[in-house]
Amino acid sequence: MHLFSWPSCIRHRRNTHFFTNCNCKHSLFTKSRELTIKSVSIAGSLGSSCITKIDAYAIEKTESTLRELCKGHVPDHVISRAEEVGYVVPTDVQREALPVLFSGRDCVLHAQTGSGKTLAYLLLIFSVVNAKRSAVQALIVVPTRELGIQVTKVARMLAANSSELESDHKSCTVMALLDGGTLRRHRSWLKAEPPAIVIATLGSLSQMLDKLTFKLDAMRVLVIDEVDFMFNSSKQVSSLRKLLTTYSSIHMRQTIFASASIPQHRRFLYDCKQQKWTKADVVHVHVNPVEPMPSCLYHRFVVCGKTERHSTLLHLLRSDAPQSAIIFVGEQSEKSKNAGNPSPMSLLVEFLKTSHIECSEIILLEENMNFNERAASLADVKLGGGYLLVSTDIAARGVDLPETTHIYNFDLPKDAVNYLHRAGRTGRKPFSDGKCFVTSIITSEERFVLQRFENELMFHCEKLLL
Ligand SMILES: Nc1ncnc2c1ncn2[C@@H]1O[C@H](COP(=O)(O)OP(=O)(O)OP(=O)(O)O)[C@@H](O)[C@H]1O
Repeated sequence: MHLFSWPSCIRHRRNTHFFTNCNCKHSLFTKSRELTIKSVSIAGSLGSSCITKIDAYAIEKTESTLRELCKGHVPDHVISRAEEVGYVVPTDVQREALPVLFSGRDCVLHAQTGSGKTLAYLLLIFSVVNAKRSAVQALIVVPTRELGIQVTKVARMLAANSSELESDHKSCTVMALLDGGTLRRHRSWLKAEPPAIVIATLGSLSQMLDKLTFKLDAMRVLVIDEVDFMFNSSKQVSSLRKLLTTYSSIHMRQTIFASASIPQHRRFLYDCKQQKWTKADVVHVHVNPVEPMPSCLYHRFVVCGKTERHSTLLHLLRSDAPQSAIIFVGEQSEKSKNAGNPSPMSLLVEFLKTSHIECSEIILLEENMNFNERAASLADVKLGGGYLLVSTDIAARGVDLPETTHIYNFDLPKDAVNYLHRAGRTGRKPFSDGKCFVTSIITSEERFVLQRFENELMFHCEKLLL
C-alpha cells in the first residue's frame, strides 16, 4: 500500500471518508468503498489554500480486464467481439457494476456521462439470454429513437459472430422497436421468431403491449436507460409505471435503471422499493458521487448582448476551430411558431453557412424533423470527418459521438440536469486525457443561472474575454 502524503489539512481517515481540520468545512470523499482512490476532489466551499485536486493514485488496485470480470458469465465470443472494438479495460462503472449485475441483483447504475453504462448492462444481458430460445428475454427501454439506434448498434455488434470458428454459434437476434418505425413488420417478426433482445422506445412498446402482440412472460432482464428522464417526462411516465408493475413482475425479472443524473437519488431508491419498480435489495452503484461530470471537461462562459449571440458564437468557432462540435439551441416557443417565425435553429444554421466557417459539415437535428431526417442527420455525423451538429436537447441524452471536443450552449439549458447531459456529449473517451470544452454564451442577466448550475453540479466555469 503506497499512500502518498496527504495535504496537511487532512487529519485522519475513518473507513472511506476523510475529515479535515480546516475551518472551510469541506470534506473529502473517496470514490468507492474499496479504498480505491483514482481521483478525488474536495467538495464544498474551499479555502484557497486547500484547492487541490488530489491526483490519481490507485491503492492496491490491480487493473482487471473485461474478460476477467466477465469470465464464467458472458459467452466467450461476445467478449472477443468487445475486445475487437477496443473494449479491453473496464471503465469504473463496469468494474463496480458487473459483479453486482452478474449476482442477479436489481441495480441502479448512476455514473457520469460517457462512462460506459451501456456496455455494462449489455454484457449482463448477454450473460443471461439463451440465443437458442425463441422468446424475448431482455428488454431495453430508451427515451429517444436516436439513443435506441445507438444501443441497437452496440448490441448487434456484440451479438455478431466474430469469426468462422463461431459460425456454428447461433447469435442473438436484436430488434429495434422505435418510434417512427412501421410496427407491422415488427408484429410479423415477433410472431414468427421472437428476438432474444428488444430495444424499444416507450411509445412503440406500449402500442405492441396494449395490442398483446408483444409477450414479456419470458423476459429476464428489463433495462430502463436515462431513467430520471423517463420518470420526469409526463408523456411516458404512466406507460413506464404500467410496464414496471403490470406487464411484468419484479420477481420474474432483473431490473436495471441507468442514468448519469438521478436527482434526489435517495428518494428515488425509496420509491423504487415502495412502488415495487425493483426488489427491496436493489443496489445503487454510484460511481464518483462528488464529480457529477467528467474531470476532462473545461467549462467557460462568454457574456454578450442579446443581439450579439451569433457574432459571439462565430468568434468562438473561429478561435477554437473545433473539428467536431455540437451547438445546443433552445426550442422554438409555441408563440413564435404560431407567429410563423423561422426557428432559431434555422436562423443560426443559415448564419453559419453564410459565414464560411472552417467546418466541413453543418448538420441539423431537431424535434420537428421527421424520424428519417433525424436518422439521416445522425448518420451524416457518424460518417466520419468533422461535423458541426446544431441541435436542440434531443441530442443531449445518451447520443454517443466520441469525436466531439467542443460543446456550445448557444442558449442556456433549462436546468442543471440538462447542462450535465449536454456537457456529457463530449469527454466520451473513457481512457483519454484529452481536454474537452463546454462554452456557454450568456447575457449578464443569465450569469446567476449559470452560477446556480455551478453550485448544483460542483464545477467551476471560467469567464472568457473575447
Ligand atoms: N470498456 C471500455 N473501453 C473503451 N471504451 C469504452 C468502454 N466502455 C464504453 N466505452 C466507450 O465509451 C463511450 C461512452 O459509452 P456509453 O455510451 O456506454 O456511456 P454512458 O455511460 O451510457 O453515457 P451516457 O450517460 O451519456 O448515456 C462510448 O463511445 C463507448 O464506445
